[in-house]
Amino acid sequence: MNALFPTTTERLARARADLRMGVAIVLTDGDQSLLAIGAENVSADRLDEMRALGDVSLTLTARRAETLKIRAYDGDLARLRLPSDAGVAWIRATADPADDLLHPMKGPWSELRGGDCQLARASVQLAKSAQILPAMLCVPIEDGRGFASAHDLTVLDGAATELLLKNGHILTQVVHARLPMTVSEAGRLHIFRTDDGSSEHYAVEIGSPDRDQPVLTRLHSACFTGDVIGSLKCDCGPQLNAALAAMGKNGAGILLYLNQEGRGIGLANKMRAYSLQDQGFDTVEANHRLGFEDDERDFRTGAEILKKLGFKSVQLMTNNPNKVAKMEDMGVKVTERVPLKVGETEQNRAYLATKAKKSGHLL
Ligand SMILES: Nc1nc2c(ncn2[C@@H]2O[C@H](COP(=O)(O)OP(=O)(O)OP(=O)(O)O)[C@@H](O)[C@H]2O)c(=O)[nH]1
Ligand SMILES: [Zn+2]
Repeated sequence: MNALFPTTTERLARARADLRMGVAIVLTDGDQSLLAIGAENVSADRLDEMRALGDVSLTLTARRAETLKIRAYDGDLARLRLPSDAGVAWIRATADPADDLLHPMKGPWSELRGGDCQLARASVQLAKSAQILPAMLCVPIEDGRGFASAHDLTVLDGAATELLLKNGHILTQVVHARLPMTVSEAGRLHIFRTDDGSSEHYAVEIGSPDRDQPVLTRLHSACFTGDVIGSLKCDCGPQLNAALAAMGKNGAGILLYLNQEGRGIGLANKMRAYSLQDQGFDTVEANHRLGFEDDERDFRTGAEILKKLGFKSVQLMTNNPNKVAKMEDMGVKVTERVPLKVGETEQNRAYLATKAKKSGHLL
């Protein structure tokens, strides 16, 4: 009967959904356990219940801590004691930089240091994977598994969760079907699903590329604003269309549409970043102020899909040397980098210049 119990990987999917809804989860390593909930969506009632359980702390990334001048004693993390009068508005303002300039948060901060912070770290990694702000309210609890079962909460082993998030997911091809397209009537769409309930990814195959030859390839990260509604803030839409057109003209190619919106932070956080950009921060600074790294994407997914489709080498359409390096690391040979420079506008010139200056994009 044990086979019916969900695995840690499967429970990861539940934990993600819980966190997105503002439901707490339990992380445990056997000896210690933590009840954790997202700072951006904790309700006043749930905050009160957490306070009744013990000393509540707020875990932030070192990136967010830097903006707030909070000392990050745990390397990539900072942990704050929650002041006794702090309510949900204070917690949100600490996690979310939206009003940093309007109402600067100055402390005084009471940083936690020492002790084991592995479970707090796993909670923040889960927040990132749920695409909520990477800021988690945590309170230590006794007997995590018993507590989770009594309160009908999702429980995860801390170390196993970290390992799963680090190793990435396993992809399975679900289906593929013929799809005549404007650029080529010989189109085919392949759908890939992950074992941990994270986003599905797509591969658009044009023609019948020879699996033994380098294939014209584009690794495209989802950009709802640029790909679908014609945003002028980035070059994604024109890049998508130009890549497909080139493949149509060439008679063969593969476009991987990876659902890693906003360089992996999700559309809601990308819009938070856009608000910060309107306050004068560039695309990299905005990510940092939100608590994220510049680029939270996992390019292993792209290489895995190419291998599953039988490709060993690619002519990669990109201006991002990091994508080339990641393909090579994953054993997909890049025989040529094909520049993809289209769609520069008045509104995205500064964005493209920042990517060149800070993220190593080739002009
Ligand atoms: N966080 C964040 N993401 C952004 C911003 N502007 C665009 N994006 C996202 O950036 C990603 C761009 O993807 P790509 O065009 O595949 O990647 P790239 O690194 O620019 O590399 P190439 O286009 O291949 O040269 C998409 O996921 C967009 O949603 C921004 O200001 N902030
Ligand atoms: Zn875009």
